[in-house]
Amino acid sequence: MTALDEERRHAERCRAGLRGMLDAARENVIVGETVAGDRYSAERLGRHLKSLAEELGEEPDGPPFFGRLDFGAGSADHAGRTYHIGRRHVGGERGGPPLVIDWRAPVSRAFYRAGARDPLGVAVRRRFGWAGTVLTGYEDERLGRGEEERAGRILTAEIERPRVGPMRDIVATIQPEQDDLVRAGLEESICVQGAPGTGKTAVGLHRAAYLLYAHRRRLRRGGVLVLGPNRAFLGYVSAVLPALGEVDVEQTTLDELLATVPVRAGDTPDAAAVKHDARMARVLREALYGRIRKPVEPLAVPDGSARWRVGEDELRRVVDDTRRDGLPYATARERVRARVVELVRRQAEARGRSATAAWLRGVGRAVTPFLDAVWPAVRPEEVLYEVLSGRAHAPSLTGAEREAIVWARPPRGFRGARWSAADLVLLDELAGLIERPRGYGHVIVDEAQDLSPMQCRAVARRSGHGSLTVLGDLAQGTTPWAAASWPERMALLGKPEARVVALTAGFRVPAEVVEVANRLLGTLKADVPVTRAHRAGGRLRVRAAGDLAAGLVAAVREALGFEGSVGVIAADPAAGALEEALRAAGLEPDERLAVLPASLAKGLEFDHAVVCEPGDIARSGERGPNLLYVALTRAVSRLDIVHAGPLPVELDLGGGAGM
Ligand SMILES: Nc1ncnc2c1ncn2[C@@H]1O[C@H](COP(=O)(O)OP(=O)(O)OP(=O)(O)O)[C@@H](O)[C@H]1O
Repeated sequence: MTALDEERRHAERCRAGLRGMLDAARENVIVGETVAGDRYSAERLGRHLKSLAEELGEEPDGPPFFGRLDFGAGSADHAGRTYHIGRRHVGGERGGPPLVIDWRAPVSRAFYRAGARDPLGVAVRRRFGWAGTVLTGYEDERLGRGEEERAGRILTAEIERPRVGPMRDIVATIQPEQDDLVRAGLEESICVQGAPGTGKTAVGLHRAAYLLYAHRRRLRRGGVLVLGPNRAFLGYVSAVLPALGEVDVEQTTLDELLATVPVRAGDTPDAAAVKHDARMARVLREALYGRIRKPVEPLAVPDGSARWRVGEDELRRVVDDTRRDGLPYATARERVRARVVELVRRQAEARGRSATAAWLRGVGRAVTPFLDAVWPAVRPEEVLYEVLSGRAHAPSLTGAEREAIVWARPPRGFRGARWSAADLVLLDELAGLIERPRGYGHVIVDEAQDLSPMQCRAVARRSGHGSLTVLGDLAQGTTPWAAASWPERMALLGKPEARVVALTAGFRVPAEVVEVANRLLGTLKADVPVTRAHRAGGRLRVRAAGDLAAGLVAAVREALGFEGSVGVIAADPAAGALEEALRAAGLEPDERLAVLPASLAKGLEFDHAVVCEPGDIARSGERGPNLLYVALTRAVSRLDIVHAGPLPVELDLGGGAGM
């Protein structure tokens, strides 16, 4: 029997093992539903077992392993042992050693980190090649003998494979510098700066999976949140975690997370700029705390025939002390109540009254009118209504800034207000001042360069007791408030101490395309390290067309002749008409062909990208050049630039690469 046959037999054993685990999990779901003592535990147990069954059932026939480690005699803990490494653990037969070790287990680390210089006890590292469910071959590196092949055939094939459908996991080929980030401890917040295609998103998602494995108990309580820039992006990446067996991660956009009321209005660019500025935090805080009044009279609490009295000075002290405690507004209101009740209790007890729980509750209720006058209960909408109606003082803003945000015609009351997307961020800030929001154990924020200071604060509120993985690229900042420096953003995100790490090896964009995109870097106002493309062999074409739509149709027809996905990217106002032109030519968008406005291209990738009229994209606002940089860096294999108007000077290739 050849070594490959042996491996195939092992794969069969693993599949049988997986099927056994799946059957047992399903059986347990049924048993769990009938045996649990009460409804609550039945539900919890059922949910747990179902997610286990789902997790195992996700890909029962997929490759059960992708690598193998043979430890040499010199290894301290694993001498002479062999382990297959896969997406999930497969238990051994009859209590024997496991058939597959989870890629996140401590021993699997050597698979990603061992090298010829430091083999970590590994004699041979084997990487398997699969075509669908068939094991087709393997590559060995005899690390013990100093052999090491970083960019072997299997990694190259993985990077160059055509992209159709959603993003896939990269567990088989995680690189050492990526592994370092994936396995960073739960306590550590990190910020990853990386040029397009350096694997930031991949690293973030694998870090989520790793943390859930290594700290499952702690994270089950807090949870893990993944924030992406938009729905299209989430649609592209959201299958990665379930494929890795993690079905319980919340993946959403910040806008959706904050959507407590519907967005029914827009903002002028000036208004949005002010609303997203960090100074709004102060404006809102002052507007909220401006509702607190100084007690101006003593409080009398009736108690049967008696009356207890708390003096004005004492009440003032209570309010002032409570303000200094720095609690959320609503919690502080209750603290004031509790303190006043305590003052009454002391008086009453000094006069021989015994304070029962019911009596204390009664006193607490009697204090409410005083609280309503001095520390009124309030909703976020009421405070923002006051600010946007121009009734708040807002000394931190200039006159022009105040004017930019106040409503031209304020609604009659806060219930009639039409809120904008930026208002939702402000409402969240207020809600966070009033009551602490739900926090997460770990939050992963992708495309974080685009977050405004106020949005950063919304993220910080949810990760105060947890940690953060922040992913982004300063050169791809396309919002008016995009970040200019990571340390400054990390401070706004509440983690000023976070390590900032740069990834510089690109796994998506071929060298020819990177070279052209990098010409824009000089104009992007971003100080970022340059990327090394991991792959060559890409194709770049510039097509000058008399008629843009006709040029696009020709480019797309040709692109569809290749394998893989095709993405057409155009300036936002032009995208709709170009999509129509493609339809009219019989080129209907489907799962292989997508037409997108440049503002939605972020984070996506296509085998073949067609960028239409780059000059229009570059001129679409102050951040146009950044938007063009994003558009030019979506291609995995081929990039076509189609233009009828003049090209931006940086892209004027002087006929060299043109056609
Ligand atoms: N180690 C790896 N092995 C194989 N493929 C990889 C590896 N790292 C990244 N990739 C692939 O490279 C592509 C780009 O990765 P990803 O989308 O995570 O990059 P990014 O840095 O987030 O890009 P962008 O800045 O454009 O959002 C993806 O297809 C990803 O699967």
